[in-house]
Amino acid sequence: MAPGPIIVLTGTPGTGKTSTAQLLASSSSSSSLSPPLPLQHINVGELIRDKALHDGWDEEWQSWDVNEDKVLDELERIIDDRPDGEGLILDWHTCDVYPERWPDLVVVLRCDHALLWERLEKRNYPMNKIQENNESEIMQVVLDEAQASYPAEIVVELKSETPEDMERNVERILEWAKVWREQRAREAEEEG
Ligand SMILES: Nc1ncnc2c1ncn2[C@@H]1O[C@H](COP(=O)(O)OP(=O)(O)OP(=O)(O)O)[C@@H](O)[C@H]1O
Repeated sequence: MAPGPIIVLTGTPGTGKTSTAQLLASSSSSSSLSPPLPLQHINVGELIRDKALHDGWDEEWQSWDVNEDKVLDELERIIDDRPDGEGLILDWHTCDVYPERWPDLVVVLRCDHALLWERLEKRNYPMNKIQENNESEIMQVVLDEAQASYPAEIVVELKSETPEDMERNVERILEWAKVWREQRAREAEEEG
C-alpha cells in the first residue's frame, strides 16, 4: 500500500493546531474508511523538547532555540519509518522549514486576534509573547509563509474560532484525505 498523505497543520500559537490535530488523528482512526487511513499526529514542539532537537532555552522568549537540521532529520526518520498507508499530521507554528516535496496539504488555522489574546492569556503566556503572536496573527505571518513556501493549490486557510469550526475543519480534511488517496490509486493504475 502507498504511504498516506503528509498534512502540515500550522498557524499562530493558540489558533488550535494541537486540538485540531488530536481530533483529526482520533477521527481518522475511528473512521469507517476501507482500507483505513490513519493519520498520526506529530506535535513538532513536543518532539523538539522530548528529543532535545534544540540548542538550549531562550529565557526572554520562553522557548527552545530550535536546531532545524536536527528537527528535519528526526522528521525524515518518522516519515520513512511509518507503516504503509499511514498519513502524518505535522503540528507546528511554523511551516517554511520543511522541504517543498514533503506536504500534500498545508492547513493554516486562523483566529480573530482578540480571541487569540484571551486564549494566550489563559495559558499564562508572558506579555511579550502574547503581543508578538497577536501581531503575527493580525499580519497573517504564517499564512504568508505558507503561501511563499508551497504551491497555492495545496495551501488552505481555515477559521478556527469555535468548537463547530474545529469539527467542520476535521471533516473537511478527512474528506480531502479520502479524495487524495483515490486520486493516487488512479494515478498508480494509469502508470501501470
Ligand atoms: N476552534 C476552537 N474553538 C474553541 N476553542 C479552541 C479552538 N481551537 C483551540 N481552542 C482552544 O484554544 C487553546 C489553544 O489551543 P491549541 O493548544 O490547540 O492551540 P495551538 O495552536 O496548538 O497552540 P500552540 O502552538 O501554542 O501549541 C486551547 O485552550 C483550546 O481548547
